[in-house]
Amino acid sequence: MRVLPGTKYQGNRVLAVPSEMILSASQIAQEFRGYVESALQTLEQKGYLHLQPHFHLFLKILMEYEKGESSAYYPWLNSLPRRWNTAVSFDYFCMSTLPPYIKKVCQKKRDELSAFQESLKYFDYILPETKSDDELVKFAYNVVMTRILPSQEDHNIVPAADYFNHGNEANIVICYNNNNNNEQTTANCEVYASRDIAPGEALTLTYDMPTNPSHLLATYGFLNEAPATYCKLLFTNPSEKLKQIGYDPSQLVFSTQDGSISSPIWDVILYSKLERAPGMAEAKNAFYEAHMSGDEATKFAIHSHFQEATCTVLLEHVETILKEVSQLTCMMEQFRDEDRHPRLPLLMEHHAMVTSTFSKVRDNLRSMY
Ligand SMILES: C[S@@+](CC[C@H](N)C(=O)[O-])C[C@H]1O[C@@H](n2cnc3c(N)ncnc32)[C@H](O)[C@@H]1O
Repeated sequence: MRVLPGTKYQGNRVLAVPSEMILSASQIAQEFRGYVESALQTLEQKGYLHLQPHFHLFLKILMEYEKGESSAYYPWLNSLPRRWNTAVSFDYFCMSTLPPYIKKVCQKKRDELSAFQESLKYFDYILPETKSDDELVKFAYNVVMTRILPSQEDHNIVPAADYFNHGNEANIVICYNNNNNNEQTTANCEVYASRDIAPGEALTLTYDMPTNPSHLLATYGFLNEAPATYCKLLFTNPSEKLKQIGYDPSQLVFSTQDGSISSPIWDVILYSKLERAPGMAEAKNAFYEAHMSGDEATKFAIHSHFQEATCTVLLEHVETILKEVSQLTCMMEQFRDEDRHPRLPLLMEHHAMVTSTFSKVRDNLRSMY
C-alpha cells in the first residue's frame, strides 16, 4: 500500500489516529529484544528475515488476541474478518486449479506462513494452544499481510486507518506526522483526501501493484477490475541484464480493456531471445547499449529486424496460457462444489479475466502478421 513519507498533506483531513494506537513493527522489535532471537534465527534460516517487521507484528497480534477483552485492541481485533480468500486460505484442490504464474505467487505466500508458523515455535511468550491453532495462526498472518502499512522507516498496522479498500485510483493519502517532534515516539497517522470526494463515495487507497490482479488476489483475497494484468512470462534465473531491460511484473502488462501490449514486453522477449540464440552477441550487446542509453532509434531498428520472431514467441506464449487456463477452467466446472470449495467461483473469475485479456492479445498479435 502506498504511504506518503513526511509531513502534512494539502487536502482535507479525513482521519487521525494517535501514535498510541499504532502497532509499530520497530517498537515491537524493541519490546521483544532478548526474547525473540531464537524465533528470528529460524526465520532467517528459512530465508524470510526480510519479513522481520511482519513477523514482529504477527507475534503482537497473537499476544493481543490471547489477552481477549483485556487487550486495548480487542474491539478492533474483534471487528476483523475471520474468513479470507487469500492464497493461504486456498485448499489443495483450489491450488491445483491455478496456472503457473498465480500458483507461484500463491505458493510463495503459503511458504511465508509456514516459515512464520515454524519460527513461532521458538517464541516462548505465546501459549502452546495458540501456536497449535492453525486457524488462529493463519488469522494473525492474514491480518498482518492484508493490513500492514509501510511508512518511511517502519511498518505499521494502524487500527481504523486499515479499513480502506483498494481502488485503481486512490482518493486518499496516508501520512505520518510527529507533532511532538520526539524521534523516540511513533508518529501520529493522518489520512487526507487527495481530491474532492462525493458523499457516499468510498475512500480508497491503491494497494501495491494495481496492474497485477493475480498478486492482489493471492495477497489480499479479492479481484477487482484491474486496468492491466501481468503477461505471465516466467524466466528461471533471469540475468541481471534482462532485469535491467525490464523484466519486472509491474511493467510487463497487457491491457485488460483492449489487449494492448506494453513496450517492455517486446524488449524482454527480444533480449531473452538474443541472450539464448547462438551467434547473436553483437545484436544483443547493441540492443542492451541502446536500451541503457535511451537510444530509441537503434532499439526500433533491432526490433523491426526481429519482429516476426518476437511476435511468434509472444503468440506461442499467449496461446499456451489460454490452453492451460481453458483446461483448468474445465476441471473447475467439472468439480464445482461451492460448499466444499467456496473460493472456486473467485478463482474462476480470475481465470475468466485472464482468458478475456489474453484472447484480445492473441487477436492483436494475429493482426500483426
Ligand atoms: C486493509 S483491509 C481493507 C478494509 C476491509 N474492508 C476490511 O476492513 O477488512 C484489506 C481487505 O479488504 C478487502 N478489499 C480491499 N479492497 C477491496 C476491493 N477493491 N474489492 C474487494 N475487497 C477489497 C480484501 O478482503 C482485503 O484483504
